Amino acid sequence: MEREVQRVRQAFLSGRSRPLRFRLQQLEALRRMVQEREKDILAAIAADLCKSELNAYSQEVITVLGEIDFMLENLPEWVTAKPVKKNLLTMMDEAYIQPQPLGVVLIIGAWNYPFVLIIQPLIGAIAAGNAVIIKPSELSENTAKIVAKLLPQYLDQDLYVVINGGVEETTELLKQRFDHIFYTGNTAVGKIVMEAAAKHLTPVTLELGGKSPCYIDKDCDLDIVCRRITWGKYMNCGQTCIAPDYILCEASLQSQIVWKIKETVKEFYGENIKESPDYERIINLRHFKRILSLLEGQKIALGGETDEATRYIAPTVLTDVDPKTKVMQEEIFGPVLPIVPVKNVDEAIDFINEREKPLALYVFSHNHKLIKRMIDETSSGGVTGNDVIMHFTLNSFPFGGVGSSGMGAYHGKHSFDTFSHQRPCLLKSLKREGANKLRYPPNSQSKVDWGKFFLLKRFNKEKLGLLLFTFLGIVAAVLVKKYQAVLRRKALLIFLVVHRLRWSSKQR
Ligand SMILES: NC(=O)c1ccc[n+]([C@@H]2O[C@H](COP(=O)([O-])OP(=O)(O)OC[C@H]3O[C@@H](n4cnc5c(N)ncnc54)[C@H](O)[C@@H]3O)[C@@H](O)[C@H]2O)c1
Ligand SMILES: CC(C)=CCC/C(C)=C/CC/C(C)=C/C=O
Repeated sequence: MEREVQRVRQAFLSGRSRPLRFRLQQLEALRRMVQEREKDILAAIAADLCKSELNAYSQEVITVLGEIDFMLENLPEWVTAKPVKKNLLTMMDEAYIQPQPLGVVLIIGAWNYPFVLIIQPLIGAIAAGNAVIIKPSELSENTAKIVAKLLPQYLDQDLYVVINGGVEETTELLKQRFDHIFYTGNTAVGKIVMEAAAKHLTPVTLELGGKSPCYIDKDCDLDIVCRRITWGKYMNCGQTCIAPDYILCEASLQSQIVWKIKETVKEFYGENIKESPDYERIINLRHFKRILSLLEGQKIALGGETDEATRYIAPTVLTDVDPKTKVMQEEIFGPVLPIVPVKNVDEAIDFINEREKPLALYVFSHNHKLIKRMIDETSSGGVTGNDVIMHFTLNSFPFGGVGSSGMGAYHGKHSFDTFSHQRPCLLKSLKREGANKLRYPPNSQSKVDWGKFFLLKRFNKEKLGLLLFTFLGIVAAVLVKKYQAVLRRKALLIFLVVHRLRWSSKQR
């Protein structure tokens, strides 16, 4: 492992990952890989998650292709050094911020969207000029294998390396020194990753999970609300980090919500859900049993049917859920949707604030002010009002958690920034030593006063304009005084010429 990381570091130190042209070439090669080997990639995802190829394409491949195109379009501007505002002391110098790669980045992926969760951060890391080691989740082994096979066929083999393995390999990998670790997965392992990173003072991005609440106000269109929630909750069989985890609403809304979700489930997946190509399965038996244990003692208002042999759990809704029960103590990460009755929006806000900060928050209402209030008075990684999941699709948004749902963010420019060091560069001249003498010892009151003037004096635009105007006025006055005699002679000459011309035209 150590040798492998060393090999990648040597490749980074060669400097070839840095030029813009190289980064663009690698991103184009990655796009070619996705396009040319689409069938293999979709087949692997399908095998891992019992997912239709159409769903795998729309949930994972589209996101990846969109992200690559966005990077290719914007990277030339992002890599360019940006000049910054200067103070009076640095007025004559060159001051700019130069984004630079961090070095060797480790990307650890999760199994639930096994392709996009490693390739999207990889795109950001390449764009920023880094070398990368990718550790896909061992639970989605088909995708892990295909990525390990394809990447070396398209990308620089020494700079971008896939290492497959389970907990043992990841533990070994985490002992090595990296310049950034980007981890996606559960919060408990997130802590292990952060602890390992701390040994080398390595910065981390942690894309974790949590219980994302969904508040439904009584002033809303329940048909549409339930259709959107059904889509976001049961997509990928509930195994989505930003799926609505539970619903908060007034008790009287529960029966209508259950009825409407039931109707939508029928519309989406048909009478026989098991036969639907759009309904996935639970990743493994451990998670299947974990989710079943969450149903114990609950009022099942919809679904509840299970099949251990195929790890099938029907779209399920629980009503009148007691917040103290197990289903409300951990992230569900399965197709089970508890409804917890609350009296009103105040109680919903308190409920959310009494718990860990979630990765996403959803609020449905016709009342825009209520939505704004919910946003202002709570905290979460991201928010979508009157829909679910959709904030994930906007790559102008930073995607990430807050508090126990994670730290740092990515997507689009945010990925580029995550994998870059924003290096401040100040280039001075070895001349103009006079002004610099102010800061050299021995110190004096007058030097301090000058220092205060240079560093603390704030000039707004009007003041600067006035100053410039006064300065130009003084220069003009000095020039007039100096060239007074010449100017007087020139004026007399002009006067005579003009008069002469007017006189001769009158004569004619
Ligand atoms: N924020 C996001 O973008 C996002 C995306 C997907 C999943 N998630 C969260 O991830 C969780 C589900 O993923 P998961 O954790 O089950 O995925 P997982 O089991 O695939 O684990 C994630 C990664 O951690 C590694 N790992 C596991 N145990 C380890 C250990 N002891 N030491 C070192 N590495 C270890 C695995 O090899 C894997 O690569 C959910 O909580 C979900 O909300 C978050
Ligand atoms: C809008 C469409 C069709 C797809 C969104 C895909 C999606 C939900 C991806 C989730 C990726 C992610 C961060 C998963 C976390 O578990």
